[in-house]
Amino acid sequence: TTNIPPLSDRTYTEPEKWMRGKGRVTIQFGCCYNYATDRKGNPPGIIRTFVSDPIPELFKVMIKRLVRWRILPTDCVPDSCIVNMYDPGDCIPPHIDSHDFVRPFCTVSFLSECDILFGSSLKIAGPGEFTGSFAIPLPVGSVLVINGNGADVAKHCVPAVPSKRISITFRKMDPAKRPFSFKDDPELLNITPLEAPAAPETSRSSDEGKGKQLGVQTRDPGSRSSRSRKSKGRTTPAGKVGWGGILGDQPPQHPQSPISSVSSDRERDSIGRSREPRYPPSSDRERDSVERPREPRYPRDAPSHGEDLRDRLNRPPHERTPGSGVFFVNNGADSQARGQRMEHRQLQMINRTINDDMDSLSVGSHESSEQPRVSVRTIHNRPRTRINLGW
Ligand SMILES: O=C(O)CCC(=O)C(=O)O
Ligand SMILES: [Fe+2]
Repeated sequence: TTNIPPLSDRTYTEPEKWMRGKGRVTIQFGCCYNYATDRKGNPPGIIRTFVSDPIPELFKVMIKRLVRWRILPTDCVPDSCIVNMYDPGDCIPPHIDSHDFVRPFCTVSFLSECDILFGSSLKIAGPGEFTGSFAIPLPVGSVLVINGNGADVAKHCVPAVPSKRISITFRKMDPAKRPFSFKDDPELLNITPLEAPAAPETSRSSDEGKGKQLGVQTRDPGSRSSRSRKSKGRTTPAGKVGWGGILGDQPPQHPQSPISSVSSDRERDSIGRSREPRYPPSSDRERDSVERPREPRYPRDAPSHGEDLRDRLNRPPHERTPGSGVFFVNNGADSQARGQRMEHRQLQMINRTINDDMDSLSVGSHESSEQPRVSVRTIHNRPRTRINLGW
């Protein structure tokens, strides 16, 4: 019924699933990547002799949005992507993304929420199960930006997922590693970031920007806090794709995904402590520490949640109440102006976050600890959570 052409042979891979925790279906656009030397003798990395299918139109829309909204910088415009399709029980084992791809890069999550683990010494604890220093929830529709230590020092993995999940990882190839026949897509050249309006008043704390950490941000570009909608207590059905976010054109037409970070005081307290991944007990735990986050910069945006975040996060993602910690979006499809205001508001936050993060890419500390840290934030700019990686 459609005119979708078949995918070329290497673009689509479906590993043999002989046991839980083995593999996931992947579709690669822009380039194909070898995790190990293949049968034809191609070394690990981008296969330079292979012409893969081009990035589909819809994904290009997402890429443009990632750059326009300053989620990715203009020198990291993705020219490749990998779609990971996880069936229940599928996982991605601990890895550091290849340096054939430049940093930062990002992953957008769909269908169901799961956790991603970050740590310098993630260990295999069983089929599809890993222990790690820190788990970061990936709500549906969220964007996880990986950079700095989060990209190069910490490994990451997605333990066996409880329910079907799809992620799209957008990455720019190192120009020296691109396939020989690769040609830039003119549509992805010269994407102009939206101009950021002046930042609102902020309770920026004194240590802001001094700490040298970073690497990971989760954002939910589809979420807008809307008091009226929130107060109606509507919920987002679990598993609903957040089309309104990075995919949406204007304010999304339906409730959006949960935010992965903190908002209320109570929640701030709760995330200010190390959260043990729900996956098997971590031997790294004792060595981990998480700083108490700063005051939120945008207290007026702080939404209220009906559920303690600690409670929420202590449950496996599939058991988390979908209606808790959910932000609702403007439903007014009629209101173009409102849409623009929202985009501007979003942009203020994104821009702020990006700028801060650009200041703090390298290993270091602002306390006695010498451990590199990963930082986590959401679009709502609630406090960055700093996580010592624990080694
Ligand atoms: O599925 C995810 O969220 C992570 C994917 C990932 O790590 C990768 O594609 O390198
Ligand atoms: Fe990865």
